[in-house]
Amino acid sequence: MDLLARMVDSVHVELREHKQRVPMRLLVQQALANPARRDVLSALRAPDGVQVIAEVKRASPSQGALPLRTDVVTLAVGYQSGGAAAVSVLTQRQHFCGSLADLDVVCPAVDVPVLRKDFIIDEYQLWEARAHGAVLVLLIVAALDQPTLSTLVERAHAMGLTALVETHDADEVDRALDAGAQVIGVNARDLRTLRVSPDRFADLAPRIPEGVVRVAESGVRGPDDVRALAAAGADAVLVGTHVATSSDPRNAVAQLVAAGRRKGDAPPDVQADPPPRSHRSGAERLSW
Ligand SMILES: O=C(O)c1ccccc1NCC(=O)[C@H](O)[C@H](O)COP(=O)(O)O
Repeated sequence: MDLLARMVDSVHVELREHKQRVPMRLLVQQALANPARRDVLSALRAPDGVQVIAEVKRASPSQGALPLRTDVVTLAVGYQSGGAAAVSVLTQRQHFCGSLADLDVVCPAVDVPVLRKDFIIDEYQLWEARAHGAVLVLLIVAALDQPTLSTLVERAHAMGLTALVETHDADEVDRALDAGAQVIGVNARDLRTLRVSPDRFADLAPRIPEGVVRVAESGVRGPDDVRALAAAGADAVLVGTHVATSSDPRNAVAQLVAAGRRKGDAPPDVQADPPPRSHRSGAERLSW
């Protein structure tokens, strides 16, 4: 069994536990109490340049436990202060040491949209994402057959979530488009071998039509990588290890944002970290 199949297997186990703990009916009630955010697309395709989706990542199959220098809320707030357009939170337990508890603390602390990054194989997990405050969800083409992929894209959009549909080759890009994806990620990392191919986005981007948001995922190690991906047509980049392990995550994000800025636009305004959103008054809260 390859790594991807093993990761999906462990998700089946977690899913069974979650379904036993919180029945679907209750979960849907919790999810509907959370307003869904609908204009995520414009946040990911802003005219000022390549947008940065910065990831809260505790561990990975390729690197084991990552040496984070701070707690996940401070990390996410730092990403936002550095100019991240969205925050990604890995919630898979066995291979990434993540959890829905991370979503629970990160979502109220930031104003930008939050992505639930997991191996989503069942509509239940979409409701979970919304119930725990995420507005974006990851759907990995390689982990889903075509009818399931199409159904999950349709269900995600119907419940007010935006699906980031992840691909790694030309066939998967075509499958993502057939399934109705509005946001397509090209992951430079092969989830079966863990090999990272830096040119993967440039190779596949021409296959993704103009109206679809193009996200380059994985392997970004600094501003030069963002400049190369900008030149290849990325609307956004998803960056984990580089920012999560930085001694100054806010500045690491700010440098990536600056590298992705279109010529003629002002440099990013890097501010001091605001208090987590849950600690701010109602009037100070924005409306994600
Ligand atoms: O990160 C891994 O080793 C990994 C292995 C197998 C499946 C998924 C994996 N990571 C999930 C991600 O998609 C990345 O966390 C994300 O794209 C950021 O990647 P990076 O900037 O290279 O940390």
